[in-house]
Amino acid sequence: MKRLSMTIVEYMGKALKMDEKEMIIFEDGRQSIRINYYPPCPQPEKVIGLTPHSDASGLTILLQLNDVQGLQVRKDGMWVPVKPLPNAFIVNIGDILEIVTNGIYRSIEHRAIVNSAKERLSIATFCTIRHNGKVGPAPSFITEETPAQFKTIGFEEYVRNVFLRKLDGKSYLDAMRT
Ligand SMILES: O=C(O)CCC(=O)C(=O)O
Ligand SMILES: [Fe+2]
Repeated sequence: MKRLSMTIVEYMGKALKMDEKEMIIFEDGRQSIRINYYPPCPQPEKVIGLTPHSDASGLTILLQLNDVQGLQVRKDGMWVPVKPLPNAFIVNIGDILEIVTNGIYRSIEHRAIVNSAKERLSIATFCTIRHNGKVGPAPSFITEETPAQFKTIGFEEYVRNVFLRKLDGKSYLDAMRT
C-alpha cells in the first residue's frame, strides 16, 4: 500500500512539476487503517453510516469488501454513488494533498450510507507524510498570483487536531486556511 500510494503521489507531483525535493515528506509516510462495518438497517433513510467528511490523509486507498453499495462522493453539491467493482481499489484525495498542492488537487467529500438488507464492509488505508514533516503548501505552488491558501503546521499537531474534531465535511481544511 505504501509503495502504491507513493507511486501515485509521485506521478501526481510530476504532473504538477513539483520540485522532487519537496516530495520527500511522502517518503516513509505514516499509514493508518480503518475497517468499517455497516450493519443492515430496515430504515436506511433514517440513519447514516459515516457522516460527510474529507479524509485528513494525503491519499486514501479504499477497498469495498463485499458487493454492497454505500459510498457516495459529493460532486457539484450532489451525492453520487460509487459502484463497488470486484478486486478494485478506490483512490481518494485527502486534505494533505489539497494543502500541499495549495488547492490544485482538491480533497473529495464523501459519506457512507447503509443498506436495508445487507451488511457492508470496507477497509480504508490512509497514507500521509513522515512524522517529522510539515503540512503546508509546497514552495513549488506558492507564487505571487497564487499565494499560500493554507497554514503550515507540523504533522503531529495536524494529526492531534484531526482527533480533536468531529467528522464534519471539509471543516478541518477550512480551519487550515490562511
Ligand atoms: O465505507 C466507505 O466506503 C467509506 C469509508 C471512509 O470514508 C473512511 O473510512 O474514511
Ligand atoms: Fe473517508
